[in-house]
Amino acid sequence: MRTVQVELGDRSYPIYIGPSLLPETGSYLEKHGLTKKSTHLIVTDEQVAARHLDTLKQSLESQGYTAVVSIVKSGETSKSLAVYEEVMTTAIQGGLDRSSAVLALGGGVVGDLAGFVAATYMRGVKFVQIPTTILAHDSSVGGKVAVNHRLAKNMIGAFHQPELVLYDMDTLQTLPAREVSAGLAEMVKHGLIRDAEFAGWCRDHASELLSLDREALAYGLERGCSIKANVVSADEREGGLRAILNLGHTIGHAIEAVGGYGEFLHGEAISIGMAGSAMLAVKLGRDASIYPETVSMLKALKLPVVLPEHLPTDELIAAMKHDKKFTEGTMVFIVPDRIGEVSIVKDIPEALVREVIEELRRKEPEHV
Ligand SMILES: NC(=O)c1ccc[n+]([C@@H]2O[C@H](COP(=O)([O-])OP(=O)(O)OC[C@H]3O[C@@H](n4cnc5c(N)ncnc54)[C@H](O)[C@@H]3O)[C@@H](O)[C@H]2O)c1
Ligand SMILES: O=C(O)C(=O)C[C@@H](O)[C@H](O)[C@H](O)COP(=O)(O)O
Ligand SMILES: [Zn+2]
Repeated sequence: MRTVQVELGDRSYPIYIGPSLLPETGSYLEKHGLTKKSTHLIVTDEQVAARHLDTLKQSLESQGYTAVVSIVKSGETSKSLAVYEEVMTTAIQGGLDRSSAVLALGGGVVGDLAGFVAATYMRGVKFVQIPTTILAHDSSVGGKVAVNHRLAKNMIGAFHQPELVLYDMDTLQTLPAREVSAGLAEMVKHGLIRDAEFAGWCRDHASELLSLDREALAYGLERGCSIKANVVSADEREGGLRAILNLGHTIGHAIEAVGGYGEFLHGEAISIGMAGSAMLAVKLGRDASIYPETVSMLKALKLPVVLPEHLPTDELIAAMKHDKKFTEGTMVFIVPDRIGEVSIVKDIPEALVREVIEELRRKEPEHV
C-alpha cells in the first residue's frame, strides 16, 4: 500500500492507495476515530452501488457501524441542487447528528456532491472519500466540493477537507474505457503543471495505463495525488498558486456547461481545454513546440483535442466569464511556459480567446 499525506495542519489527512482496501473500510474508520454511536451516510451512484456498495456495507456492519444510503443517478447531472436536496432528506430522515460522517463511494460526481452535503449538513460534519475512478485521484483530494448551476460548473460549493481518502485500486478494474481516458486527463495535467518527467511518463506508459496495468496505475495515482497534495498544502483556498490545478478548466468548464453536462465527460472537456491553453501559450510567445507536445500526450491517452463545431463561440465565451478565476473584469488563464511549468496570466484579451476557440475547432498539428 502507498500513502500520500496532505499536510494541512490540524486538518491533515492521508490518502491510502492500494488493493483490497474497500473491505477494510470499517477498520480505517475506527482508526480515524469515527464514532459508532451515530448513524453515518453513504452517498453513491447507481453504477457504483451495483458493484461495490455491498462490500462497503458489510465492512461497516462487521465493525459495528450503522449507515443509511443515498443512491443517486450516475453522471454529471447528479451534481445539482435538486439531487443535493434529495441526499439531505436521506440524511435528516436517517437521523444523522453532528458526530456523523458522510462517506462518498464513487467518482468525482459523488465526491463533490457528498462533500457539499458534508460541508453544509448542520453546518458541517465529517467527510470520508472512497474514490472508485481514476479521475478521483484529483477530485477526492483537496476539499473542493460543489454542485453545478445550469449556467456554470461548480458554482455552488465550499472547501471541506475529508478525514481520509481510501483509494481501493481494485475498484478501478471495472471502469469503462472512456472513463479511463477521462481520468488520465487529470493525471497528465498534474505532470503538465509541475513535473515534465511525469507528463512524459504518462505518455510513454499510455498503453499500460489504458489497459489498467496495476503497477503503472499505482505509480501514476501516487504521483498525481502527491503533486495535488503539495499544491493544496501550499494554498488550500486558492489564494494564488492552487489556480494552477485549473489548467484547461476555463475552456473545459465552458464546454461542459454549454454541452448541458453530459455530452462531454469532465476529463474530455479539460483535455480540449488543455490543448487550447497550449495553443494560447504559443500565441502569447511561448515556444511553438508546447502545443504539439501537449496534444501528443493527450492523444496518446486517447483524449479529444479538437473542439466540436456545434458549441457556439459566444455561448462558450459567456460561460467562461463565470469562471472562478474571472475577477475584476479580466480573463485569467493558466498558461504553460513549458511542459511541466505554468503561469497564472491575467488580462487575456477576449479577442485572443475567441481566436483560440475558432482554431481549436479545426486545428490538430499535422506532425503529431
Ligand atoms: N473536487 C475536485 O477537486 C475535482 C477535481 C476534478 C474533478 N472534479 C469533478 O469530478 C467529476 C468527474 O468525476 P468522474 O470522472 O469520477 O465522474 P463520475 O463520478 O461521474 O464517474 C464516472 C462514471 O463512472 C462510473 N463509475 C464510477 N466508478 C466506477 C467503477 N469502479 N466501475 C465502473 N463504473 C464506475 C460512474 O457511475 C459514472 O457513470 C466532475 O464533476 C468534476 O467537476 C472535482
Ligand atoms: O482542486 C483544484 O483546485 C482544481 O482546480 C482541480 C480541478 O481538476 C477540478 O476540476 C476542480 O473541481 C475545479 O474547481 P473550480 O474551482 O474551477 O470549480
Ligand atoms: Zn478537473
